[in-house]
Amino acid sequence: MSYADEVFINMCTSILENGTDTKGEKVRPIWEDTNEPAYTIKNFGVVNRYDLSKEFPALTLRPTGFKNCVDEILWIWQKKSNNIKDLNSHIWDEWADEKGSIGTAYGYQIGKKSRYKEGWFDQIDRVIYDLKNNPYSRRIMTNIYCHEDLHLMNLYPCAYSMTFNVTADKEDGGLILNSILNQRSNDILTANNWNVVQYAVLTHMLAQVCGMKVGEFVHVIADAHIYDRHVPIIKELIKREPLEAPEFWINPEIKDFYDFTVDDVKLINYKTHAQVKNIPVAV
Ligand SMILES: Nc1nc(=O)c2c([nH]1)NC[C@@H]1CN(c3ccc(C(=O)N[C@@H](CCC(=O)O)C(=O)O)cc3)CN21
Ligand SMILES: O=c1ccn([C@H]2C[C@H](O)[C@@H](COP(=O)(O)O)O2)c(=O)[nH]1
Repeated sequence: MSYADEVFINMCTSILENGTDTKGEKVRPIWEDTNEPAYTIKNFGVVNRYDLSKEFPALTLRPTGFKNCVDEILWIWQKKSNNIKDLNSHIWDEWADEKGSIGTAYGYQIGKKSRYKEGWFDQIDRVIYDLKNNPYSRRIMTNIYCHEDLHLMNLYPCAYSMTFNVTADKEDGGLILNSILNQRSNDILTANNWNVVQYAVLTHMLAQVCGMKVGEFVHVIADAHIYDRHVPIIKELIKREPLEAPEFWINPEIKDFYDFTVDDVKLINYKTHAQVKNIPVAV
C-alpha cells in the first residue's frame, strides 16, 4: 500500500482525535458562499518523512491532480511567475487581482535576485549553483516568506522554505539529494498531498539535473488543519483501503532544470479510489 496513504491516514486520525478546534477564535478565512468564518481542527508541529528512493508519495485514497500540481510547481520555480495567466489551472483565481497578479508571492520571490560573493543569483539558480559546486554545504536553502514584501501579497506563502542537504551513498559514494519543506499552514484535504507531490517532484528534478539520486523528503507543517466542512469528507476518505503506490517516471534526457515541461514527469499505474467532487476551498 502507498506509504503516503499511511502517513495521511495517521495524520488525519491524530488531528480528528487530538486536535484543537478553532471554533469561536478570530480566524481569517471564510466560506465564500455564506461569508461565515472557516474554522478548523488543527495539530501543531506535524513532521512527515517520505523516502523518495523507495516510493513516490502519491495518495491513492483519492487522485491528486498530478499535471496541475507539476504545472503549479513549474509556474513558481521555473517560470518564476506571480500571474495566473501563466498557470494552466484555476486554483489561484480567487486570490488574483484584475490583472491576474497574486502580488509579490511565490514565483516573484523565487526570481528575486540577491548578491552573493560569487555574484547575483535568484533563489533557484543559487540552489542549482550550490548543489553543483558545493554539494555538502549546509547553507542550501530558499525562503519566500519575505517580510518586507508581505503587504503586497494577496495570500502569504504557506509552503515557504526548502532546505536541501546532500549525503554520500554509503555503498557507492554517489550523491543523494534530501530536502525539507517548511510549511507554516496546510489545508490537509485540499493541499496536503498536493504540496507533498509538488516538492517531491521538485526534489527529483533537481537531483537529476545535478547528477544525484533522490533520498528523503521531510515535510514540516506548523499548523496542519482540517476545515470544518472537510471533516465528514476526511472521515469517509480515511476509511478507504489504500492501494499500491504508482511508479514515478522522469525524462532522463533532461539535464537543464529550465527544459522540464509537465510532460517530462509521469505517474505510471496510478490507481486510486474515486475523486471527491466539489470540495469547498476556504478563501
Ligand atoms: N483554503 C485554502 N486551501 C488551499 O489549499 C489553498 C488556498 N486556500 N489558497 C491558495 C492555494 C490554492 N490551492 C489549491 C486550491 C484548489 C485546489 C483544488 O481544487 N484541487 C482539486 C484538484 C484540482 C486539479 O486537479 O486541478 C482537488 O480536488 O483537490 C488545489 C490547491 C492551494 N492553496
Ligand atoms: O500551497 C498551499 C497554499 C495554501 N494552503 C492553505 C493553508 C491555509 O488553509 C490557507 C492559507 O490561509 P492562511 O490563513 O494564510 O494560513 O491555504 C496550503 O495548504 N498549501
